[in-house]
Amino acid sequence: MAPVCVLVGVMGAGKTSTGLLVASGLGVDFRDTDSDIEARAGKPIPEIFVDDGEEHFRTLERDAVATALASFDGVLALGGGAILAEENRAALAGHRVIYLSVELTDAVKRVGLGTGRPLLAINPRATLKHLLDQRRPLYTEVASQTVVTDGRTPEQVAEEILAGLANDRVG
Ligand SMILES: Nc1ncnc2c1ncn2[C@@H]1O[C@H](COP(=O)(O)OP(=O)(O)O)[C@@H](O)[C@H]1O
Ligand SMILES: O=C(O)C1=C[C@@H](OP(=O)(O)O)[C@@H](O)[C@H](O)C1
Ligand SMILES: [Mg+2]
Repeated sequence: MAPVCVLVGVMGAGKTSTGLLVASGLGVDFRDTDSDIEARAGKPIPEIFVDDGEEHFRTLERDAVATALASFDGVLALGGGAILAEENRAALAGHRVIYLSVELTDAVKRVGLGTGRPLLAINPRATLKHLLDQRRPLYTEVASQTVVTDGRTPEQVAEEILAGLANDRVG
């Protein structure tokens, strides 16, 4: 069993919102490792960061990624930082990984004040710039396809992904 596709990209790329649309377009389930982590911890992500620290969050995230890749067959969205762990990058090999790319201007607009994203609680623009610079090569490394999302709606991005998936099934 393997996910139909796995969405990766920085915070604000649209993994969660676009992933839901792709899953609905395909008539399959949607899953987000952030929600799995919150369910397991019994609290929202900002509280996990405050109470237990980022390291603990990353441990829960590695478990969530491994479990979902092994047991879920719908559309899967990862948290933006899942890519940092070598273990997660290795686990993604052989999966259809779609990198939703977004540049700083649009990412900043989309995350707003960073509510719900503890890493963006202070100076979201500068933090996002740093994270984009650090992570872009890692997203590219694991991706089988890159979809540019700047200036496009989640519906337009989902359309492109759905067209690519349909094309692969025919071809
Ligand atoms: N392509 C897009 N264009 C405009 N806004 C978007 C787009 N994709 C997502 N958004 C908005 O940006 C915010 C973050 O999207 P989300 O799906 O949570 O991103 P991610 O899961 O990648 O962090 C949400 O408010 C969402 O509605
Ligand atoms: O980039 C990151 O390190 C994070 C991204 C978030 O998910 P989204 O990318 O879905 O916002 C969430 O996992 C957590 O706040 C940490
Ligand atoms: Mg998300």
